[in-house]
Amino acid sequence: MTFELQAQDPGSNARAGKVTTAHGVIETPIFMPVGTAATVKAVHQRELKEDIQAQIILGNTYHLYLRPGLDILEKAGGLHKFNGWDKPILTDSGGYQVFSLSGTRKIIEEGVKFKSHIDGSTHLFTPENVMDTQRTIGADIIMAFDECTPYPCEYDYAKNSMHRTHRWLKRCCERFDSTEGKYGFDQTLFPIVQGSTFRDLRTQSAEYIASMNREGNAIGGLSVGEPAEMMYEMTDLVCSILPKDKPRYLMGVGTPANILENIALGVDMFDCVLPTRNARNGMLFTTQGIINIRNQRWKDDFSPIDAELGGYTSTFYSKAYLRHLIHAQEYLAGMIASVHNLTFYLWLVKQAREQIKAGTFAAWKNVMVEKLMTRL
Ligand SMILES: CNc1nc2cc(C(N)=O)ccc2[nH]1
Repeated sequence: MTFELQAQDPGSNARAGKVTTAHGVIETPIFMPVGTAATVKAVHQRELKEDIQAQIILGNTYHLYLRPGLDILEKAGGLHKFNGWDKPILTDSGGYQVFSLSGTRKIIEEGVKFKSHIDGSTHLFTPENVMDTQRTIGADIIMAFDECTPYPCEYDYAKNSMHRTHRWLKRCCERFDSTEGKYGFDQTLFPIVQGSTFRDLRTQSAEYIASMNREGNAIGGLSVGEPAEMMYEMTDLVCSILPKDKPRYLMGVGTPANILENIALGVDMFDCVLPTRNARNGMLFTTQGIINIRNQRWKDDFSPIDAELGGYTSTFYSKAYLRHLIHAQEYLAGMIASVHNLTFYLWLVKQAREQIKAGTFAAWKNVMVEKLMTRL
């Protein structure tokens, strides 16, 4: 995997770049739709590629390991073959899901013991076996095994957890660097900066992660309930330490405003379930602001969902029709709203990239953030 820095905004730390992987090129800043269990929920691969113009999607190691399981994924020739997505894929390591999904879990030096949220069976994730698992899934970019500390978090817990995450990272690198991809293409491992909301720990973690000299770096432990200002302060600090010539991935972020603010701080890659999860309950992000389509006011508004955004789904269907589908709990509701929201997210980061290349991002961002927060 390579990263080419293509432009830097004169009025901020925003940059435009190009990540090249075995399954194709990613133009940054980029938003990565979350494809949890081998699918971006309710969205066809064709829609992802042609309508949404997604360039890379996520898979979750925790979910894929439990279902369909590694034997099926290996027999299929990896996740790309299994779900038919032939562009880049990034998988997280499962650490976050174990903490957020599994009822019971126990952290030990070896790794994390947990019970499946599906059938209650007991499992142990270790740095070594999640590397092997991600080798089998076959994602182009795989994430180190880490602990995403909760918010708020005691200083001593955050410190001890960070040091354990650093020890786990060393084990991930040793395992990853001594194994090969299973399907004939290269994969790359990103380490993850932790340290919760403590400046000294974040500095220590960013310096350690940078010293590993991997092909890209991730910022974890944020978007876990901390105030946005705290997220921005930690991201700003970490981006000032991580090398400029490597892509920076801020995990689990975020709202459109969060994304633009973090692009200004120097982040290149984002993922979040917000566009698809909120779509299913009728919250639409549009070029004019935020719409809760369930609201009475859209009952007889036959204008397109978002005429400015373009694309089949956002212009062919009306607000009134989508409101009806949502209230009727029709499958098509989630499908239309998900494609629309993802089209908006990819449109937004593409606009940001163009503004950065034109050198006008900083001023544009401030206007856009205001507009995006408007509730219609
Ligand atoms: C939705 N927020 C979020 N924060 C995250 C942090 C991590 C992490 N590994 O620290 C992973 C996924 C995350 N998702």
